[in-house]
Amino acid sequence: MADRNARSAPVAAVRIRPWLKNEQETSPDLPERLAVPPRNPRTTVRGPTRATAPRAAAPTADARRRGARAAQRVAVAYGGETYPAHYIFGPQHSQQAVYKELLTKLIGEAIASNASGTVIACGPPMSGKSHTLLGYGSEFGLVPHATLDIFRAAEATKKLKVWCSYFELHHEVVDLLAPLPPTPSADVELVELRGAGAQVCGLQEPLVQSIEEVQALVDYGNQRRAANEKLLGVHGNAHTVFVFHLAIDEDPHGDGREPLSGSPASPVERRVRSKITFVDCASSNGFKDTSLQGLSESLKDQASGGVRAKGLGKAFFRRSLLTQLLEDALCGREQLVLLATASPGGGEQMGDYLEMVRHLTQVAEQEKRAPMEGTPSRMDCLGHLQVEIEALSMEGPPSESKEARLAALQRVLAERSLREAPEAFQVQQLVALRQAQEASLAAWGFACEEDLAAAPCYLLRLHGDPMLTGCLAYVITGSRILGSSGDIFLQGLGIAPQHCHIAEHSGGLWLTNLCSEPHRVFLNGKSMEATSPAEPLKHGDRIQLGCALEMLVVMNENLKNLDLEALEAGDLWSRPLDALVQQANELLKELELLQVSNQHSHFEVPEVDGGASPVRFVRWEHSERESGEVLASFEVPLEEFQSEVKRLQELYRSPRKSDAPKESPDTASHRTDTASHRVDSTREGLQAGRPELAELAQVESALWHKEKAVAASIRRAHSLSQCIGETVSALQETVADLRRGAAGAFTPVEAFEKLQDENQDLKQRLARLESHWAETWKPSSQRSSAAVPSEPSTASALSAATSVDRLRSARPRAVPRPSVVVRSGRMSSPVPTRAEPVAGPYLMRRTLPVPLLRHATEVSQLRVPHPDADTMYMPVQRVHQAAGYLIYTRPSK
Ligand SMILES: Nc1ncnc2c1ncn2[C@@H]1O[C@H](COP(=O)(O)OP(=O)(O)OP(=O)(O)O)[C@@H](O)[C@H]1O
Repeated sequence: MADRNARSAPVAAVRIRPWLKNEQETSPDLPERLAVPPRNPRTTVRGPTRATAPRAAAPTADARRRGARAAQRVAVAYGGETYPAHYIFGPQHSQQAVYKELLTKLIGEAIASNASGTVIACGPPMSGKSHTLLGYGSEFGLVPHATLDIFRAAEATKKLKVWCSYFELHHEVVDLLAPLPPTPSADVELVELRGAGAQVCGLQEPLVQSIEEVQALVDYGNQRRAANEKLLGVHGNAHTVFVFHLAIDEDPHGDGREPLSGSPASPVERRVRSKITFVDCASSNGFKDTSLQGLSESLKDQASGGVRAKGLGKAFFRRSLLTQLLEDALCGREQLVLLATASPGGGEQMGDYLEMVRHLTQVAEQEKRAPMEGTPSRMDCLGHLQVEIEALSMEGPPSESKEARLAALQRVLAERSLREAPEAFQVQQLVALRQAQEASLAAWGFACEEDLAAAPCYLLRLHGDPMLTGCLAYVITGSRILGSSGDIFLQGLGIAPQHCHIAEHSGGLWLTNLCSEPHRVFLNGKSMEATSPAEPLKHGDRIQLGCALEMLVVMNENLKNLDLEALEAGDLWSRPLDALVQQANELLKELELLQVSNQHSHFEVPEVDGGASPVRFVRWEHSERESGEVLASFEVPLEEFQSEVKRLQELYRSPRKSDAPKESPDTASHRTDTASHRVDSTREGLQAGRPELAELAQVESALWHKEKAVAASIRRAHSLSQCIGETVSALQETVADLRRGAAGAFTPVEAFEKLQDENQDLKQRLARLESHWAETWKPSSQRSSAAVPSEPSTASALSAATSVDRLRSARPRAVPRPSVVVRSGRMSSPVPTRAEPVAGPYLMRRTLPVPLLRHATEVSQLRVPHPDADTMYMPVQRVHQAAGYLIYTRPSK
């Protein structure tokens, strides 16, 4: 058996994917920004960059002992910098090659000993994280390869037991294996453990006995992700985590008897020994997200000796759920494999991801020089938990916090003990879970595999994320109403209670629009009016509903012609420009509602030469909501506007626990029979001007707005709690600094002065948060009309906000409210609508996401109005973004 304390050095890798077909088609001459520099004395090209040569240089004896890989490095060049890594995989490297190099050892150790491991895939959007971890089609990723190896070992030993869990993590944990709401599921919470990383309690964590069972669970998890497509909040913000727990059954009597269910004396001793965690990091918010920031800072800290982590202990990891969960890996108690994925063109914040890789190579380097004794996590020792529970219950008088901690620990103990239950009992539990999952999918109107095989035609849901596209389908038989209160339950921005009607007759399917608002139903990119006659549907037709739901019509006999990959580009852009602009404005409005801002952005189609020449850009205006004063105006080229709409769509998709169809499947099937009758009667009712229908619509719309307001409050509460958490961490850091001061790192006088400074700063931050809090929770009627400052959500944003505040207060009061038209410099003709000269630095609230600001950050292209002449423009001196603000400094005259 392998050494109990065996732990390999961390591994940092970069994977550069090939150009995608649509990238090559739309811009054939995109520059390759990531390059592997030629060999130089400092870097050794090894691993898959020389796939045919398994080892570039013989590893040292020490390196061999410690896992060999840390000793050798390659480097990737990006943006004028060189970043070291242990492996660089290029477009030519298969999934298998990546698995073989990165994970065979980690998986082998997890099976054979108590060495746990964590694999983190991070990188900009569309860089290949999900492709690498899960894989698409026959391109199996790291998780399927690991599953294969684990079950091979289980087959060979007959003693290895495997449990798995699959969940999403952001401000909260969403169990992807739990049945869809409204089926009640256990409360999920993160419990901190002494000597180990936090454990997620309340998750479904079934015992799995075959690869097919794992596959079915992952498929269900992905369906669940695709189903929660409410257009409120932020999609793509959550990290997806898949975990294997491994245990070995040891039979002290050697007779292999299974214990009876509930029998206290188990002849088989089951030891849960290791876990393998795969994390697909969210990329949509990049390093604006505290969890990625926390990850990066933890790696940086480890690279400089782990001073902060040691000084602050658990508090250091409390900045996000992700860092709490990954504490073991970040502290070196588990092997960590970090894989930064990239497109050949790099992508947003690629340098920051490569920086994390660099830090991890430094950690590995340190371990090579001074090998640490393995300190395996205590995650799996029930004994430790029992000891802690006993000690705690005897300690001091009862208190609320003590009771809460005891309850949490007992919950962990109970969940872990469940894994020791007899196998037959656990198998039954998995069967029950699968049944509940399927029932919940059916309640939402989704079809299962057997339904699809038998159905003559169905609708396949398409999704912006290739991992989720096509994993949900609706079978169409008879007559169906689609909508938020239809026979087929749909949710999302712009979806009406009864949105459209699909009926099967004369051997085909027919689509009728029931929604009275324009541009809500599109068939193959063509808008259908409420008065349009029913349209016949054929195989491969695409239906777009509301703002972001898209479906594909599939006739089963043509199934073999279905190529989802080819469909991915979508024909959303074949919509008329004004429909797309309307959709973008609706999405922006929703975003602003969530931000509770008194500023307003919208797009409009400019009039160019009275319509003689084609429109090549869309105008984006940012204005004060009440006065209508224009604060900024950008000209956005059409292609960028289209990708912005797509991005906005994705930004707004988010799971909400309460979303669920309001009716049981039984009621729904009754309703199906009367569906066409209801469509007719609804129409008739409206035509006859029946007041109760109008009233119902009003109530529904009021409810919808209430729901949005509640969602807005929840999101604000989240961001506030994050800020408060960060302020507390800052305080803890100060205390740790003081402790270090006491230990001689700096003199007590220096420490005292430092504390005073920090204290001042913290007091100001807390005062700001308190007033913000008070303002937020005032009833809206009492809220002042002034802009509610949107609190930045990260520590660095907090300090940036302080500088913004300083700038704000430095602005002379007499200066009129700034108003400026910023031009990208790309367009030549249109003249800005309004420009007022202002002096000094001024601020502009940023409500649009980063891509649109790309023009503005190219300082050389920026022009602001000349102070003396409206028609003249001059370059700005300096522009930077901080805490959600764009800050310009104007040149002196
Ligand atoms: N190594 C690769 N070889 C071929 N195709 C790849 C590779 N990596 C990624 N792709 C393709 O790139 C696209 C984006 O990949 P993927 O969905 O994995 O990105 P992602 O980083 O997970 O995106 P997001 O952050 O938006 O979830 C997919 O179509 C995928 O098939």
